[in-house]
Amino acid sequence: MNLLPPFAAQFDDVEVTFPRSWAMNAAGTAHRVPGSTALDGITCEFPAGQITGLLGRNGAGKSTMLGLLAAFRRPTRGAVLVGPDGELRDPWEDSGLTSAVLLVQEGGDVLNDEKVTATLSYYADLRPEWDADYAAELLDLFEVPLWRKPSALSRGKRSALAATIGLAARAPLTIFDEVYLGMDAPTRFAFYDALLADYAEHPRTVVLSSHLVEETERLFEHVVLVDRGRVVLAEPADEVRTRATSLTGPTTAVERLAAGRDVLHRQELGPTTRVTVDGMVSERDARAAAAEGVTVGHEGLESLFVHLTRTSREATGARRAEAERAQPRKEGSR
Ligand SMILES: Nc1ncnc2c1ncn2[C@@H]1O[C@H](COP(=O)(O)OP(=O)(O)OP(=O)(O)O)[C@@H](O)[C@H]1O
Repeated sequence: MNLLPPFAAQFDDVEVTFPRSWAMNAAGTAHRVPGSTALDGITCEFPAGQITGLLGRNGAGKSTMLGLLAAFRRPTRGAVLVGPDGELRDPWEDSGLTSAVLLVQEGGDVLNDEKVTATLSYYADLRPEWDADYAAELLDLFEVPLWRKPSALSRGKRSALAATIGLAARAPLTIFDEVYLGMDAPTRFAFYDALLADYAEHPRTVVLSSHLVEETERLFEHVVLVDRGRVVLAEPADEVRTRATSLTGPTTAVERLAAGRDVLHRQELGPTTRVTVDGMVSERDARAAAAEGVTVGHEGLESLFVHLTRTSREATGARRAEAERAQPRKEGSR
């Protein structure tokens, strides 16, 4: 039984800029580091009692957003609000709120030079909803030796320890910032399964940042996609999942159906073509497609993620490749 209800969180036109600063290069000479804008007017919500996937490419602004949720930093402009539904407030220097928020990063916040058991005791004292038996069960599952110091664990085992802390603390707002880094595939999937099972038993709000979209998408009920400091998409996951549609079948029929739509991806296998388009296909079009031997399906989040976050240079490259693919067909059809 959780002591506090799941928290919600909200960003309202949030900007985070980093001022110009000085840094030393390898030769020991000071040089000026230009300022940058990490978040450029972010407005979105993290619904209470749901698992939200915070997706974005490297440098998109995910960690900066998560640092704001945990009150590790303040926005340069705008408002960040956290708390139970209907009672959202600024978490900055509000220990009543921040003690109910847990941000877990790769490697975790651990006592590096004492045995793992010391870190477990630390969290047992700090976190009112800590489940010691569950923590022990998870560490056994992930084969993390309790008598080792975290500093002597492999990268993947350190991540497994961090994931264990995040799960066993059962914080009303639990944030995983790419905590799976370094874990091998079986450990990552064991973590995802444990997260889903424990979340079902102990409802809370979870935000999980990731760029491993394909393998994490099944976890999400809500998705926030950020790109270069801006929100590209913030929607219930079910709606996002049905946005990218695949059309597979005879090339001419597929091309006719895809005409005028935003094509995310194209693959040709002899006389058969498969294209992925952004958007749904109406029932009427799907029936017409079926009559021409075209199968209509839904793509996962990954296609949408790749398409919506592609840089203009990458998009130009993709268009050029597509044009080159189309060229021999045109010549051959003359
Ligand atoms: N302390 C800082 N000083 C200056 N710029 C920073 C600082 N922290 C982050 N940034 C910049 O802010 C932007 C967003 O960084 P952030 O770490 O939030 O991205 P991210 O989406 O978490 O990336 P990744 O997936 O690579 O971890 C990047 O351009 C980064 O260089």
